[in-house]
Amino acid sequence: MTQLDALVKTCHWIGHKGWAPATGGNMSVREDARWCWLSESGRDKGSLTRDDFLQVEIATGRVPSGRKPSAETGLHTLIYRLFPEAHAVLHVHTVNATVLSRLESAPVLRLQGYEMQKSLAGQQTHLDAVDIPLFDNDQDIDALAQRIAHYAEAAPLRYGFLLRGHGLTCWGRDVNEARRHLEGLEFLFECELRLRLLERK
Ligand SMILES: CSCCC(=O)C(=O)COP(=O)(O)O
Ligand SMILES: [Zn+2]
Repeated sequence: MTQLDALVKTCHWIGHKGWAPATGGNMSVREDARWCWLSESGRDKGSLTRDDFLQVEIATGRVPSGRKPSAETGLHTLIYRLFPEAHAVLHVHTVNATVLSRLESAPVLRLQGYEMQKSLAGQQTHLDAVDIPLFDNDQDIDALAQRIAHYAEAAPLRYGFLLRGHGLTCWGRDVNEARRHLEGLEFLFECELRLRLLERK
């Protein structure tokens, strides 16, 4: 199965989970150092086919087909530029990511004490802390991408980031790893959210 076929399957799975409601979310795979394939803007991401992915130049955002790729193209291409090892990017609008990102006012969401942290590449123990950066949402994607790039110059950016009141963007070395990171992070967000609600006085 090609990476694009694996991505299409993953999009259907995301749709089934209810993680891309009402055309929310966008997904991509890297083709090579120069190109990636990105979901077309405004589509129902749970029922995408191969034809709904547009070739986009990573350095420039140029789209040879002339069709309109995701409104968040600039975030996907930023990830491919920052991380040459990243080969798949998944952006979802889950309820847990949306609510938790509004509850947490700190610049990072710290995950610690969960066995499921080991779903994230390289994590060996629940004792370590995994920091997922949080960025304020912005309709200006170029400005948002600049803020994320600036953050990444000074602090580690691994697995993914949250956009406040918006959702999660995560990636991996291939579609399978990006999907595992998505499922793992989403599980961890739900645990964290439930814990915070239970601990509220
Ligand atoms: C109702 S979805 C709002 C836009 C968004 O955040 C998103 O993820 C989908 O945008 P796209 O252009 O990729 O369809
Ligand atoms: Zn979005």
